[in-house]
Amino acid sequence: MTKATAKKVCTTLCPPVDLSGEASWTDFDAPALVGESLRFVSGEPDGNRFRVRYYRDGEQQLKARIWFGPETEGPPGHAHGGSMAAVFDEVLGLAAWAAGYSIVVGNLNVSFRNLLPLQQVVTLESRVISAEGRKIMVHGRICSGETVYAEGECLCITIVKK
Ligand SMILES: CCCCC/C=C\C/C=C\C/C=C\C/C=C\CCCC(=O)SCCNC(=O)CCNC(=O)[C@H](O)C(C)(C)COP(=O)(O)OP(=O)(O)OC[C@H]1O[C@@H](n2cnc3c(N)ncnc32)[C@H](O)[C@@H]1OP(=O)(O)O
Repeated sequence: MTKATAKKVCTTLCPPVDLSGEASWTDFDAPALVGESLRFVSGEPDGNRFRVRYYRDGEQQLKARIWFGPETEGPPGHAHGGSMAAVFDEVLGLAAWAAGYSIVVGNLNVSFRNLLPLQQVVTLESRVISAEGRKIMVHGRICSGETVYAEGECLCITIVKK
C-alpha cells in the first residue's frame, strides 16, 4: 500500500487486510478461553476501528496482528495513544490468561515511541516476564519490522474468589 493510499480515510467499510502470522505461529482462539469479553478491541473484526488476530509463537507467547483503522485516529493520519493503550490492556491481559492466570489488569504503563500510521498492519509481541504471588508482569511492544511504535508494561493481579 502506498503512503497516499494509507492516508486515505475510509468513509465506508475499509477493504480486507492481511492479518496472517508467521509460519511458526499457531492460531490462538481467544473467545474459547475468555468468552466474548474482548469486544472493546477485537469485537468488530471487519470494522473500521481495530482488526485483530491472535497467535502463539514457538515459545507459546501471545502475538497479535493488529490493524489500526481510521476510527482509531488521534494525531492526523495516526493512531490515538488511547487506542494503543486499549490494545495493550486487552492483549497483555489476555497473554496472562493464556499463560494460565485468572487476572485483571492492575497497572499499565505505556511509552509511545513513534507515531503509528493508520491502516497499517502491525504486530504486538508479548512476554510474561514474572509471576510472584498474585502479581503477573507482562511486557509487550507494538512494532513493524525494526520500528517500535509503543511499549507496554502491565502488572496483572490474579482474581481472588470471594
Ligand atoms: C472480580 C472481577 C472479575 C472480572 C474478570 C472475570 C472474568 C474475566 C473473564 C475473562 C477475562 C477476559 C479477558 C482478559 C483479558 C484482558 C482483560 C482486559 C484487561 C482489563 O481491562 S481488566 C479491567 C481493568 N482493571 C480493573 O478494572 C481492575 C480494578 N482493580 C481491582 O479489581 C483491584 O484493585 C485488584 C484486583 C487489581 C487488586 O485488588 P485486591 O483487593 O484483590 O488486591 P490488593 O489490593 O490487596 O493487591 C494485591 C497485590 O497487588 C498489588 N497491586 C494491586 N494493584 C496494584 C497497582 N495498581 N499497582 C501496583 N500494585 C498493585 C498490591 O500492592 C498487592 O501487593 P502485595 O501483596 O505485595 O501487598
